[in-house]
Parts: sequence; structure tokens; C-alpha cells
Amino acid sequence: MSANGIKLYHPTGILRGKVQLPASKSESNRALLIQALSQKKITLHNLSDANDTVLLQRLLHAPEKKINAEDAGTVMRFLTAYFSLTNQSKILTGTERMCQRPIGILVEALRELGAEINYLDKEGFPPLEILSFKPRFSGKAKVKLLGDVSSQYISALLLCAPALPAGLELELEGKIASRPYIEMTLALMREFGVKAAFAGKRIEVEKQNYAGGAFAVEADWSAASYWYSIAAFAKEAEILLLGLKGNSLQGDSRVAELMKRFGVKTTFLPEGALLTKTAEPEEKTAIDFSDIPDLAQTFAVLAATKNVELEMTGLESLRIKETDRIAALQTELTKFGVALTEIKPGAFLVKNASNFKGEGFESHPLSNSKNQIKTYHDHRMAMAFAPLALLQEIEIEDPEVVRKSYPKFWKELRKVGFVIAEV
Ligand SMILES: O=C(O)C1=C[C@@H](OP(=O)(O)O)[C@@H](O)[C@H](O)C1
Ligand SMILES: C=C(OP(=O)(O)O)C(=O)O
Repeated sequence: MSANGIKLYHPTGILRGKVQLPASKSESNRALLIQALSQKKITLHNLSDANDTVLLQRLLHAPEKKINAEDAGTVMRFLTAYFSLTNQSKILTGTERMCQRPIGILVEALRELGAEINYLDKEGFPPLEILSFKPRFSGKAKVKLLGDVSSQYISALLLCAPALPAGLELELEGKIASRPYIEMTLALMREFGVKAAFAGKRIEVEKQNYAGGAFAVEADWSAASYWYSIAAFAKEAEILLLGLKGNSLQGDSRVAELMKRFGVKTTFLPEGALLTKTAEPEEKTAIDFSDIPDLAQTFAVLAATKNVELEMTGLESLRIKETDRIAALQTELTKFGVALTEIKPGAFLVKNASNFKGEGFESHPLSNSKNQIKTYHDHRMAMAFAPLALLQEIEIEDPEVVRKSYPKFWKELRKVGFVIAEV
């Protein structure tokens, strides 16, 4: 699909079928980094087909000096640590947006460890020139860094830590954002025989070698969230998300419990997770997104158009993702008469002024002039708004954007009856 835009709708609102999810890009990218750092043979099964993963796999072993991480945050941050600490001289850049996403906290930590890194444009942002690594610590390296901007800096350092001459001790300062992603990193390290101690705000990793072995990447829970939203919007839904398991390394698996409040039930079957629409949403609820930032857009759009008053906290990191997700949501939700209002720093209230009760598609205030969704180079904008096609025909700009995490998204929508055409 290489259209400027697509229009989509669902003729019946009744959804039954089996759906394929992508494999987790977060797990895939950690596993790929561990594989590159291990001297033993590591076999990875079910790697994600997300562009973020395909890209990392290629760039880890690319002979070129100039490396382009495109719009992939984990790729940019993981490779910065990897090239620095394995002493590979590289120039690391990305899209225009990537060059506006901060990386100073990670670069500072790497410099303290002994990496020579220069900023090629703006201080604190890509592009970077990575020159050399001369360890500055004779014993265990100790670094303090802020934990409230991006957990990807912490994961990047942890993944490379076992290869440092005498291990690493990280002391996290401030709030720890996206904590489940740090836990996922440590779990993946453990999977390959590397132990770490995470107590309070201190994480310690001794010098160790990654063991060989095999690992199968789980299905992606962040991607699953759009299907939950689809189930909530449907008149009737029974959707089987193939391969999705309850006991997951991914923090975003919390979507299963949270979506009960929006009337979607999950039943774990041997084949995957069965989503069933059982009720209409609660009228008012609150969710803290500090641990689950990638779910924020899913819930904001769902609450907004289902007339749920939703208090969203822990949104501090949303302005430095693929786009300023707060601004993007505010602009697009206004089209539905919904305000996303800041009530204190990092906290927002979703409130629908149009009194729509979510009862049916004809009565929805979404009028033809308002049904064009802009996506701002952000895959999650496209996927979070797509379920609105169950209410009325909508247009989504730049459908290709989903390739970052879920290239087959539109194909899977078609399988359960969505009608999609290029515009
Ligand atoms: O480590 C990871 O795989 C990720 C961590 C999170 O980023 P932050 O730690 O920057 O919030 C998340 O938003 C991103 O999609 C993936
Ligand atoms: C924020 C995301 O990705 P990244 O930070 O890795 O670009 C995301 O996938 O929503």
C-alpha cells in the first residue's frame, strides 16, 4: 500500500475472525543486540517484521561508517551504546524527527564510561559521531542518570553492560518512566544467562558473557491494543489474536485488564487471546500511563469517541516520541468535539463535549468534513484512529506509516471485514 491516504469503513460492525499480530519489536530488538554481543550461537525465532526490527538487524552488521536509524528510537539509542562500547567508529543519524528526539542523557553516561562522542549538529541530539572507547574505570563503572526521560537510555546501557571490563552500576535519578521496558531488558538478559540486580533505583550488572541458546519472540501487546479498541467499537466482536499470551514480558499486556473497563473481555486459549465485546464502557475512569506510554493514544481515542471521561496521568514522555503525541491527539480529537486538556504537568483529561453515547454509527457526530485523520509520521496515530471506521467512513493519511511496528495492519483489518480503498 503506497497511497497518500486510505478511506475505510466496516459495513456491518460485526466482527468475527482470527488475526495475526506482529512479533514484539521491543523484544526483537533486545534479542538482536544480545545476539550481536554474544560470542555463542543464539537462534532467534519469530523476529518482528516491523521496520524497527528489520532495520536494527541490518544496521548492527552494516559495514558503512554512516548509519541511519530512521525513525526508530530503540535503534538509535541501542546502537549509540553498542557502537560506543564495542569501539566502532560510526556516524549515527536518523529522520528529521529523530534529530529532535533527545539523546544527551545517554551520550553523557557513555562519555563517563570512556566513549568519545561528538554532536554533529545540536548539542544533546543526533546526528552523533562516535569515535572511540577507552574505559575510564579500573573497577566497576558507576554512572548516575535521569530515569524520567526515556527508559531506552537505560536499556541500551544495560544490554551492553556485561561486556564492560568490570561491569556496571547504574543509579537512576528522578521518577523511573517506562519501567516495564527496563524489566523486559533484564528478563531478556537473564534468558541468555546474564544476571543483574535491580533494587530501589540501583541496577548492577557484573562482567559476564551472554550464553548461547534459542528464544522465540512473543506477539506484540502494543499492537494488540488496536484490536481491543476495535472490539470496543464493534456492535459485536469475537476476535482471536493469534499467538498472544497472557504471561508476557511486555508491560503493555496490561491492556487486557484495562480494557475490561471498556467492555472487552479476554479469554486466553491455546491458539491465542480471544477478545469478546461484553458491555459498553464505564462513563468515567482514570489510567496512569507511566508504565505503558505506547497505549496512551489507543485509550485517548477510544475514550474520546465513546464519551468516556478519562483522566490520563504519566504522559510526560509523549511529547518526545515519533511526533509530539499530545499536540497530535489534541489537533485530531478536536475534529470530534473532544478536548484533551492539561490538568497538571503530564496529566490530561479527555472530555467529549458532544454528548455522543456511542450507540451507533449514524448518530455519531463525526461528519464528513471531520473524518480526515492526519498521522504526523506516527504509526500509533494511524492505528489508534483506525477503529473509528466502525462508526463511519474515515480517511487516514499516509497509511504506510504503520510499517514501523505493524506492516500488515491494514491487511489484517480487511480479514475481519473492513473495506479499505486508496484515495
Ligand atoms: O525500550 C523499548 O522497546 C521502548 C520503550 C518505550 O520508550 P521510552 O522508554 O522512551 O518511553 C516505548 O515507548 C517504546 O515504544 C519502546
Ligand atoms: C515510541 C515508540 O517507538 P520508539 O521510541 O522506539 O521510536 C513507539 O513505538 O511507540
